Amino acid sequence: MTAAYVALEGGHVIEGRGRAPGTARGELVFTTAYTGYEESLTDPSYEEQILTFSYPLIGNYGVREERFEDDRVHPRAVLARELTDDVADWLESEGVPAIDHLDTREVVTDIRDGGAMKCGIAVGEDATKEDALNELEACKGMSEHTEIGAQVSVDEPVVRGADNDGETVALVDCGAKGSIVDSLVARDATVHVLPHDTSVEDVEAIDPDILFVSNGPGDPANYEQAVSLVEAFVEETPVAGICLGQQIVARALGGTTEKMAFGHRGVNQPVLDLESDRVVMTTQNHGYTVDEPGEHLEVSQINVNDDTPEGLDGVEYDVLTRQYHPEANPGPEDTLDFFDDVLAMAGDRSQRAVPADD
Ligand SMILES: NC(=O)CC[C@H](N)C(=O)O
Repeated sequence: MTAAYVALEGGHVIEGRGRAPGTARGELVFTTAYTGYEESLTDPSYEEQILTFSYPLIGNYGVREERFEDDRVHPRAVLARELTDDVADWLESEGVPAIDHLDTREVVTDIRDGGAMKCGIAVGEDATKEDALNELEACKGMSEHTEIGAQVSVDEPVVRGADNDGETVALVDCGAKGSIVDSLVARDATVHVLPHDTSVEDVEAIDPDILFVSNGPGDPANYEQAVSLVEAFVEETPVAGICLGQQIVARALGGTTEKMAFGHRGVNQPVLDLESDRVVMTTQNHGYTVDEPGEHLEVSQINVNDDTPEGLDGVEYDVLTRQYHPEANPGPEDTLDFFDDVLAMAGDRSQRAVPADD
């Protein structure tokens, strides 16, 4: 058995079975999702985090690339009660340390009590407790990763759905899941996937029908340029956002965000739509939340468990955002109509527009 150590903030060290070697550090979080490990492990929003699966068996239906949300694994390390060989081999090939045969209930309880915390990992024949503690010592807080957008965003613009004849979407890629882009392209949109720090001029050159801010890792306070884009376009162009995107839109419109104790990560988070009085089940992965939406936004949906904002509507502007993941990869498909509603904002606007030569 390969030695494996997990050093938690405060210095408590847990031992497990090493399944993929290496050392790592990151913010320790958990997901309660019982399916969708391929999607979770390739979700860019897990960058700089160490992911604990609370569901005890991970990997029982294999590993297939068509399920991936990005071209690499994003968590810095993975913890589970039991990992199949398929998943352990995949993580090893990606250079991501993995540990199983540990009491994940203990880890999850520690996170619930202490909040998402710094963590150090050491796995390998010669790995020691001290190696894990050294990683912990070097671990930064999530908000200190000020360049995290650059780690996950495209370097150059990419156009998807170029032959579509629907709406033109400028998607600010702060670490977008592939299925968000796919959901828009499937609805006939042409999607310009743009670097997280794209300039106002570059977006103007595209003349989009919708400005869409993606999900992504880390603290929304570290995405100043994306905030500036929303400020620059919101009066003229409909704006949409998912997860980090909701947080960025709120910050741009005078709202505030805050860090949660341990966040929401799973595929069965209940959300109440305040207008229809209906509850939908949603997929979530976030550790920050909108605190005050500000005077330009109103809360349209809330989390049933803790009342945090799950959807925001513009008061005087065309704005529509979700804190959860409506693209549902993985997860229940209760929320796919979000994409239809976003694209309809562009149609509504063109109907209202006064022809230029009138
Ligand atoms: N999935 C996401 O977009 C996560 C958003 C943000 N990084 C958070 O943790 O709250």
